Amino acid sequence: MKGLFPNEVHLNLPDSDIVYYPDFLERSEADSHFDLLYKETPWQQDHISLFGKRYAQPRLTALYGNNGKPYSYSNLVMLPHSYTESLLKIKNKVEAQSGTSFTSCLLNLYRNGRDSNGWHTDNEKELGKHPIIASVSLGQERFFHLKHRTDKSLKQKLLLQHGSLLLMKGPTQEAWLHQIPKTAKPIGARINLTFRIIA
Ligand SMILES: O=C(O)CCC(=O)C(=O)O
Ligand SMILES: [Fe+2]
Repeated sequence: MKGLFPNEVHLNLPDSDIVYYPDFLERSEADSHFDLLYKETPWQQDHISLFGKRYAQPRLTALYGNNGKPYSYSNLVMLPHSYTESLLKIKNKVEAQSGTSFTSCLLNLYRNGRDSNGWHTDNEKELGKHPIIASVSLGQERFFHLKHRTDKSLKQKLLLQHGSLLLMKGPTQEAWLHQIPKTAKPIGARINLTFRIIA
């Protein structure tokens, strides 16, 4: 299907289906969503356990959903809040663009360059095989890194801009890892929303 938005970039990496829409949201719309979500979201600090040690996650999170289903990853179980007006507006737009209905949305707040999201893949059981993940970025632009799991020569860097949408589907989560690396630069806050189908 041809997108509704003229500017769409197909990454064309092997074993993946990744499309980037740099100007998915208008500037003013993206600005107001950022301000509202920053203020109204009940941001939580979670901890993950690695080899028996407890670490604060290097970012704040919140889960929203329309089916009450929890989301579990890294020994952590998140329970969903009910969608707010502003999240539903974004959700409707993402669904129109992707032709997909999502149940859940995981929000990440990267407060500054020390906040990050380490190498991982979104392959949790409750997402099913070949999950579609729609990722909206607001605020400070940050680099998104991709690396192939088996062919070490395959990597990609992408700057995720304010108001952009990144769609990952097909075998992407099976074959690729992704991360948001830390940066030493003094930078502002970024909010990321990943819409998912949690069965
Ligand atoms: O912040 C991002 O762009 C990526 C977030 C992510 O990979 C995740 O929450 O699984
Ligand atoms: Fe992810």
